[in-house]
Amino acid sequence: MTSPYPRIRPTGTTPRRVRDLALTFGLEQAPVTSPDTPSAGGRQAPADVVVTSVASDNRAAADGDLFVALPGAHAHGARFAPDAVARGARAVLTDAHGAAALAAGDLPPGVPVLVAADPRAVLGPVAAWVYGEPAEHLMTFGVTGTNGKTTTTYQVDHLLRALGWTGGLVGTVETRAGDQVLPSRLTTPEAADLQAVLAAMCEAGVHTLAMEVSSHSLSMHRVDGIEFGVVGFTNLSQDHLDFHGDLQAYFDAKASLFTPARARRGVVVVDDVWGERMAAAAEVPVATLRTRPARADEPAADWSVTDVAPHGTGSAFTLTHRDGRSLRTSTSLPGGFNVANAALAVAMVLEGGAHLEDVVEALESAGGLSATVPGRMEVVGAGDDAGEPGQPRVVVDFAHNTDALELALAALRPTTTGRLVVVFGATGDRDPGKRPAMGAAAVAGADVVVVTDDDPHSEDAAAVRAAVLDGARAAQQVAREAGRDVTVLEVAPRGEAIARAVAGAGAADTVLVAGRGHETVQEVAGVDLELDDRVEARRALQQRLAGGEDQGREHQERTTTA
Ligand SMILES: CC(=O)N[C@H]1[C@@H](OP(=O)(O)OP(=O)(O)OC[C@H]2O[C@@H](n3ccc(=O)[nH]c3=O)[C@H](O)[C@@H]2O)O[C@H](CO)[C@@H](O)[C@@H]1O[C@H](C)C(=O)N[C@@H](C)C(=O)N[C@H](CCC(=O)O)C(=O)O
Ligand SMILES: Nc1ncnc2c1ncn2[C@@H]1O[C@H](COP(=O)(O)OP(=O)(O)OP(=O)(O)O)[C@@H](O)[C@H]1O
Repeated sequence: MTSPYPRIRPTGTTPRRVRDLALTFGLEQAPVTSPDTPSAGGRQAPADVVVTSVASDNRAAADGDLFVALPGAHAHGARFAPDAVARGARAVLTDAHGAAALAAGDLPPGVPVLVAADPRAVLGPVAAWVYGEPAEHLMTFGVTGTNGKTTTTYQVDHLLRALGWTGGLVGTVETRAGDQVLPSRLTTPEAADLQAVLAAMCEAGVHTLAMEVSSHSLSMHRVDGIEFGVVGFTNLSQDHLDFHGDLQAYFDAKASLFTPARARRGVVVVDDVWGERMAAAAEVPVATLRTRPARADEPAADWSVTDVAPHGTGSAFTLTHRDGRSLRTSTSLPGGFNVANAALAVAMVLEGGAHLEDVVEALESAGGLSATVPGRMEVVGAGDDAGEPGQPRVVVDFAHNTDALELALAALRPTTTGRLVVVFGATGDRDPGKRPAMGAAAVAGADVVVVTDDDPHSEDAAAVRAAVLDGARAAQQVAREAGRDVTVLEVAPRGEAIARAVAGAGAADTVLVAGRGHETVQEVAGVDLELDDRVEARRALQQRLAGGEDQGREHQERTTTA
């Protein structure tokens, strides 16, 4: 990867006339008011200009682009238009402010500037048009919800591949388009990048798309221009309120995925009240899915999960439709929530039109839903194999909100014969309300709580830890009164916290390193530091092995009584 702003793009595209673009989307051409070119005649008529691709960030601009200059919270993209043009952009689309800024003659006269009232709102459809509506050539599956998007998306992709399709994937961890694989910057890319990825998928012979759709992306029009074949909703809990304001607005953003402009049909997990509301609010046909026993006052769901039983590292379960279709399969990932993710994935593929017999056969040959999801309940070993004798089980998970932390701990408790240790922190510059709640959740679910740093971003890391510790210490007191002794430690930096927790754990213990999952960069005071929890955990396990098996337990006992 050489570019600082790498993108997946198609290699061959059809030139589109800017004039046709303007006509199709009803866009005006900005008058030219540069002192050197006082009349519109100074700028080339759009009829002569063609574009083959779209960019909304100058750092990603390339020859033949339409550069879409968006107003943002930090800058107006118009500021970067001259650089985008220097990199090969042939035309600019922006709003009236952007056009006014560019009227000063910053662009060569041959570059047409088109104006839209809200360029973000047209970017998706415009990019889809330029790239030849690639989503229409793919079977598209979109997953939204607070937790479980990445995991469910991987399971959908896994099942589609087991069915013989060539799968493409877009999400928090990575983007996969044929042989091209790129780590992700955003969960759901900006529309210009997304449409380019879809076009590259079509070019690479990809048949299916499994994709995460974040609430930010829905509010910011990133998936406009895509009508998903099937969309899925996992769950909703407090998160991202710094962006959405309140839970209702957060819910409304997610609900907009279940409308005819964005999807043809959906599957909604109705385990919680938000799922029921989503099913009621949906403006497209949805099938409901319940993954826990129904209460007496609840109507039967379309799809139900029953007979959940331990199976290897995960669970086996039966998925049944009210019409009688039924299958039994398994997920290798631990925890009840992973049964929900797996069942949602299977139901989405079935609602997409796959035949039950084919799905049963595919799941049997694939050994169930056994996709490994990077940094999601990922068991890390000192070597290639996880779970060496004499070593604690170390699990790296992306749980970074209260609900996810509670569930991750609950998922690991039944298979932990010793103590459950958790290492985690809260993110700086994000929803401060969840910090004490996460501290309390950790104490409620674990025996040893090691509070450390997540991504402090621009905040004082010690102050973020202090807010988490407030919640943890209050809960510790409550636990003590109830006769449960929980150890609470503060250890920073994060690498040291992981090392201490692993060194201090006994062979029967589980150490959950929560919050950062697959991430490899930690932002501290505006500086990006390399940090991969899986690498730190592996190193700590190797050090334990080198230092002898009993060293950990002794160390933990010393720490615990300190
Ligand atoms: C709130 C939010 O999502 N903001 C995104 C938005 O920022 P913005 O509108 O304020 O844009 P800006 O930074 O002012 O820049 C304005 C325009 O100038 C362009 N620009 C800017 C700088 C430059 O050097 N060159 C350039 O061309 C930008 O690409 C943009 O088009 O557009 C930017 C350009 O794409 C994004 O980087 C930025 O993501 C921010 C940094 C971000 O972190 N977003 C997160 C919260 C997000 O979207 N997360 C969700 C997942 C959440 C979850 O479920 O966990 C996601 O889908 O990733
Ligand atoms: N269905 C679920 N319900 C609750 N928690 C879940 C569920 N699935 C996963 N989790 C927990 O949430 C964490 C994040 O999971 P995952 O990455 O699949 O979700 P996500 O929605 O993609 O998250 P994000 O939007 O933050 O990237 C996991 O590490 C796990 O602890």
